[in-house]
Amino acid sequence: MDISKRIIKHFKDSAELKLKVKDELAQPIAEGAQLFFDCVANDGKILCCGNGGSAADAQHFAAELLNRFEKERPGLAAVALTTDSSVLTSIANDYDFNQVYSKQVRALGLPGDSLLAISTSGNSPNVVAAIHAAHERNMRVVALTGRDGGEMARALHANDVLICVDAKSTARIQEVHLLALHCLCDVIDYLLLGE
Ligand SMILES: O=C(CO)[C@@H](O)[C@H](O)[C@H](O)[C@H](O)COP(=O)(O)O
Ligand SMILES: [Zn+2]
Repeated sequence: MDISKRIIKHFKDSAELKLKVKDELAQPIAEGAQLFFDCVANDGKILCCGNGGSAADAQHFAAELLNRFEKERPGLAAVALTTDSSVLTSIANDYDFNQVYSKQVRALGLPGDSLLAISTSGNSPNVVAAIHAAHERNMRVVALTGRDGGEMARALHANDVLICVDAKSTARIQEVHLLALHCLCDVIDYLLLGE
């Protein structure tokens, strides 16, 4: 396959997956936005985590909530747990990489706060551990996953929200995750500000 054809196939595959999953994801994304809206409207904060590209997604989402998305509004309380290299390296060095997010959730999380947990496989142990830590702190969870939702789907409670992209490719799942995160921002702003 020539290189242009290869690139065009990526665009087609990405667009086709987004169209394929739009109807099944609309409801869980709406529920996730409502959960986060209720959280910040009641003075809670949103802690966000993931690995690799999903760490970037966690930061991207936290920045759009804390600063702004598309409209002027007060900053919303969102914190990415992926950014402080001193915290991350000390936990990984002294304990275990699997605890880099759960230890932060236990330290920072309060009842009424919420967790955005992102993993395309649904199986990253540090993200699964963050979900368990959030539950210990009486926090609700929005999980963004792929494939069959993996261990994360099994760890969720009934009042959590699972947004699972039914696909196998990590890159394609991440591309839908980014769209889902922008939908969450848009709906949170709509609930706050109206049209
Ligand atoms: O962005 C990519 C691949 O597109 C990678 O950095 C990817 O995020 C990393 O391999 C992650 O460690 C994968 O973890 P997960 O999505 O299974 O939780
Ligand atoms: Zn990637």
